[in-house]
Amino acid sequence: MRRDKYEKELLVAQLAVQRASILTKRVFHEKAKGTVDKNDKSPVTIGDFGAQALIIAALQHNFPDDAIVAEEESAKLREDENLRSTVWELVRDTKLDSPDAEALLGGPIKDADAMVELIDKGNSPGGSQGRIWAIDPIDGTKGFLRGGQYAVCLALMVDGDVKVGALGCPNLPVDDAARLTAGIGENQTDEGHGVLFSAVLGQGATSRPLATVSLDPNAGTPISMRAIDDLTKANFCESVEAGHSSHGDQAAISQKLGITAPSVRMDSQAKYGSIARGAGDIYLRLPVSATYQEKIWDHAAGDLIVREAGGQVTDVHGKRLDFSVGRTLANNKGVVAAPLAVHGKVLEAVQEVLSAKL
Ligand SMILES: Nc1ncnc2c1ncn2[C@@H]1O[C@H](COP(=O)(O)O)[C@@H](O)[C@H]1OP(=O)(O)O
Ligand SMILES: [Mg+2]
Ligand SMILES: [Mg+2]
Ligand SMILES: [Mg+2]
Repeated sequence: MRRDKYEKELLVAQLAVQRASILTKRVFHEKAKGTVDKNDKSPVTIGDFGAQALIIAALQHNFPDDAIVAEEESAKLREDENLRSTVWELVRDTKLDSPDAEALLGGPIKDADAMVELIDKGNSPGGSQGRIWAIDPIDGTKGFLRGGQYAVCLALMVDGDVKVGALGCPNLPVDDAARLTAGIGENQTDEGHGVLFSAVLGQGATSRPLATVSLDPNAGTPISMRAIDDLTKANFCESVEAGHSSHGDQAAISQKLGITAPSVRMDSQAKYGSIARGAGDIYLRLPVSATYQEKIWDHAAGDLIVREAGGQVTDVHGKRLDFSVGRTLANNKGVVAAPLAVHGKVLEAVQEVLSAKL
């Protein structure tokens, strides 16, 4: 597939996500070995900081004038010297296995202080003007900790519109035809797992093995959503965490649509990637709280990848996700993602279920 716009941005995004994923995988395996504390949240903290530092370093090197909205900030790292040195050792030792690719990302970060400063470059308020990157260094922290699905997420917005997206999903099967899966589990190997999804607005979506480093941003295989005319045969996916979306409403919608297969529950934006390649069909995220605002880094890359694969993504009111109003999706409620041809029907069922609750 030829992509002539945003070629460099796409390449940097792909390589930055791949490099950060090497770090998150190392943290996970060290946790499994007991090298980092297994019983608290420290593995995810280490992975979050390390991955965010590596991604921001790559962006700053290539696009020093771009703004960045990233999930994490360094306060905890500044207070805790042990944590800082653990993260720094990992960051220092994490490289792509291609020297050319590594050079393109700017090579190693100078020292631990530079690393901490890089992490705080992700503090842009976002908005509707100019070039803004959105980073979720580990999306699906619960999935990461349980050996399930998680994603390293990066997207570029220009004037509030997502132009480039890259999602690294270390625990999804490489094979686009594989069935939906919840994860590989702590005791299984990485063999056959790890996929990199990417998309450029107007130029389609692709997947490729996360482990394959390429300097050609067009090296992936085009992906598309499954053409589905009979909704009763659809597969839908949702969060594992009942606190993140309403399993009850989602079950009612699925029943209304006549869907017979049970939902597939998985953490993170791996849900967007999975439906984009036709491993599932519908992703429902119905709000559980009237006040929670979704974060832009939880949706930007996935939204573009699904739309470029032939899908539609809206909120429960049928409005497209609006990335132009800051760090959150303040103008939207919930997410409904489905193949373009059936999205309207799915949305109708969503609205029927929601209005029955009023
Ligand atoms: N009340 C909530 N409603 C929706 N999403 C939430 C809520 N609380 C946290 N999240 C976010 O949901 C995302 C994970 O979604 P999923 O469960 O589908 O994998 C995380 O980024 C998480 O944010 P956080 O990083 O602050 O935990
Ligand atoms: Mg997240
Ligand atoms: Mg996160
Ligand atoms: Mg978080």
